[in-house]
Amino acid sequence: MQKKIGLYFGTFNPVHMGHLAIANHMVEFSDLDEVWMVVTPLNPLKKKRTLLEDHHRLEMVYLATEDYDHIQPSNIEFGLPQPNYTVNTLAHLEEKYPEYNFALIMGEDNLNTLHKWKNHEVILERFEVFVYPRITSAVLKDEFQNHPKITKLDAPIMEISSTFIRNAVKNGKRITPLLPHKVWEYIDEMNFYKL
Ligand SMILES: Nc1ncnc2c1ncn2[C@@H]1O[C@H](COP(=O)(O)OP(=O)(O)OP(=O)(O)O)[C@@H](O)[C@H]1O
Ligand SMILES: O=C(O)c1ccc[n+]([C@@H]2O[C@H](COP(=O)([O-])O)[C@@H](O)[C@H]2O)c1
Repeated sequence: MQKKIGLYFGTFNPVHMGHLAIANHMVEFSDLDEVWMVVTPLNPLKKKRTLLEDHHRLEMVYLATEDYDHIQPSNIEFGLPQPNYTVNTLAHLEEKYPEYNFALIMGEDNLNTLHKWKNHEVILERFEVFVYPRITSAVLKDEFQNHPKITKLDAPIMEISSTFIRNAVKNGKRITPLLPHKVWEYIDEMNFYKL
């Protein structure tokens, strides 16, 4: 049987316990064999402001996942044109790994903006999408309600965000439980997000 890989795309600026809990939940409670956390250099809908360099964000994902055999960091988008359109990355991955079957993982906030993604209809035609619950006030577009390719997970909600972490670090707060320990140490040693 083909190995099934869950692609968890993100800016991960920085990766936090919410991300790790989601990746782990997917490995433990779905039919995915592995989760790849794909570090995106530039989300087409986000500004580059406050963005740490790609290799630092990748290093933090590496530090966060090194004790988890079925969760891998991926830098596949580093060599692709920016901004990073997911549909292009998926085509590249399918060509590079014809032996794997890919699915997508995203938080509910991203599902609410999926209609703005390049060729999102093509993505939904070809790939299963697992959506992790998140508190959001947005109303889901009709086209995504009860969509056969979208599975909403019944999983614990964790309202941690990278934005909250960056602001907390800037304000001198010790928020160690919100980050994998080695990620906290890396941020602290490198003086990230302090200015
Ligand atoms: N606490 C969370 N619960 C559910 N999904 C989440 C959570 N945090 C992030 N995600 C999802 O993880 C993916 C990567 O998220 P991202 O790197 O943008 O993190 P973030 O914490 O939302 O960052 P930022 O605050 O900088 O926007 C997205 O699909 C996002 O929806
Ligand atoms: O392909 C698109 O048009 C598109 C539009 C918005 C976001 N994405 C991708 O969604 C992923 C999650 O982004 P983020 O910044 O919320 O972590 C990231 O890989 C982005 O490149 C992709």
